Amino acid sequence: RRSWAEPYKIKVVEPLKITTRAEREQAIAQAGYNTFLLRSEDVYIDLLTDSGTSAMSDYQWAGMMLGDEAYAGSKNFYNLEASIQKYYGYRHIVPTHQGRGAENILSQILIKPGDYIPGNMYFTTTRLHQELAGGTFVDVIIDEAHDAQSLHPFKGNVDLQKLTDLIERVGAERIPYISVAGTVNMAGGQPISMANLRAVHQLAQTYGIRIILDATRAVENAHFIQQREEDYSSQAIATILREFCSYTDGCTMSGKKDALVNIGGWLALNDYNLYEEARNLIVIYEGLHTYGGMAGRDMEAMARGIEESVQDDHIRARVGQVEYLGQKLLDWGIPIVVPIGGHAIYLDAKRFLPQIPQDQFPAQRLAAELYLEAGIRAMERGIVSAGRNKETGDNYYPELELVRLTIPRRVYTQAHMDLTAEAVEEVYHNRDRLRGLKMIYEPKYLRFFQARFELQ
Ligand SMILES: Cc1ncc(COP(=O)(O)O)c(/C=N/[C@@H](Cc2ccccc2)C(=O)O)c1O
Repeated sequence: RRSWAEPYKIKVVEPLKITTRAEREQAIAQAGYNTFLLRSEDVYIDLLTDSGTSAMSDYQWAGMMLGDEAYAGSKNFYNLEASIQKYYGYRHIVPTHQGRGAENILSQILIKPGDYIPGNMYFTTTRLHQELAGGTFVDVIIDEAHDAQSLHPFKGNVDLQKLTDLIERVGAERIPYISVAGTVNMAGGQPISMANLRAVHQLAQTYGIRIILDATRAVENAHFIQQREEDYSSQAIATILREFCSYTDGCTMSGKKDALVNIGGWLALNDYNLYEEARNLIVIYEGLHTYGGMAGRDMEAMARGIEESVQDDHIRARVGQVEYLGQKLLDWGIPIVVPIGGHAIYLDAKRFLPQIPQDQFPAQRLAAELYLEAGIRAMERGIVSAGRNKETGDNYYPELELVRLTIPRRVYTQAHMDLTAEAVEEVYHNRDRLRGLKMIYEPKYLRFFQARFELQ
């Protein structure tokens, strides 16, 4: 079997600074043991997020020079609209500055106080916008998704019984839409199968309930459908993506992931009346309905990024790099979430640091230690990210206590992956000496972004 190599070559590079351990000890202490509060210049390999951190192509950079910065009616908007309609298949497009812009508008037009929004596992910003609009998120994902060691090939699947039970319990009129994410970030970048989405669509239709897709990483989801569902093994990614979206009534999108841009997003809706409401809110929160918080150049870069993102060799290489890192760690016995996800490797901090109880933030501690070891920045995806129950104020105690090593698209080489694996292995080798943290500052919303900690 011939070795695998990236389907691109590198033309522009950004030199990286390599820090000393002493410098990193000072930096992480000043950052309150929160990797979000580190300065980028103090980070060597930045695996915090795949959001907005991908490398653009020459084709996208050329598009930046074609920015039509007219306030209204920019030609780049119409290029973006056409690209989304072509590749995602939705009828009406409302541009937003990023995913949260779309989540804010969607929640305001569809959710009323007392509503319930079922979804395949929570996502932090999505759930918060649902709650701010007076809704309650209800997790209807299959149980296997909460088990880091389950090898279920589609952990993002909806449990149709859980969904039916909720609808029967609260009534379809209290459910403005079903929120489906493909892939599921908090489960480890886990896909939902086409068969399951089709079944959810059929169930939703019998009750007249809409489905809104979080399409942020839907191209990666299409890759797993192509690899793991036999009916799709010979279909192109672009074809799979179109069918996937056709089972939903609209989508929110953070273009900062699959669509290969540093800023951008959209809300897509097939229903004209909903679109009209969303379009009207855009002029309050995002700017005009033909730019939605983006410059013309950003819209052009995203129109072109969408086209590139659905190319089979691009997405195979992208997910292939994640699999390369994950397989190395599995071979060395490092506890990670399986199956390996689409955009990141998730270290299982519960198995990695069993000596640290969850309320002393094991994943937060592990992310800090990986930075100390090698200047590699990862993200906590455990009890800190799970936040507090909005009614009781108590901490959620999620099954999954994870550290996410998130791989930006077209940025790092295999050598960076090798070094990352070696650093993780080194931390694993010395894991017994690690102790917990205590939270000394807790923000009200999405605390993981700005919380500060001290060593126990
Ligand atoms: C499945 C899914 N849906 C919507 C959004 C919002 O999109 P946007 O507003 O960022 O454009 C995101 C953003 N995910 C980023 C950034 C992030 C966001 C919250 C907490 C930690 C990190 C990440 O996973 O790193 C997402 O993953």
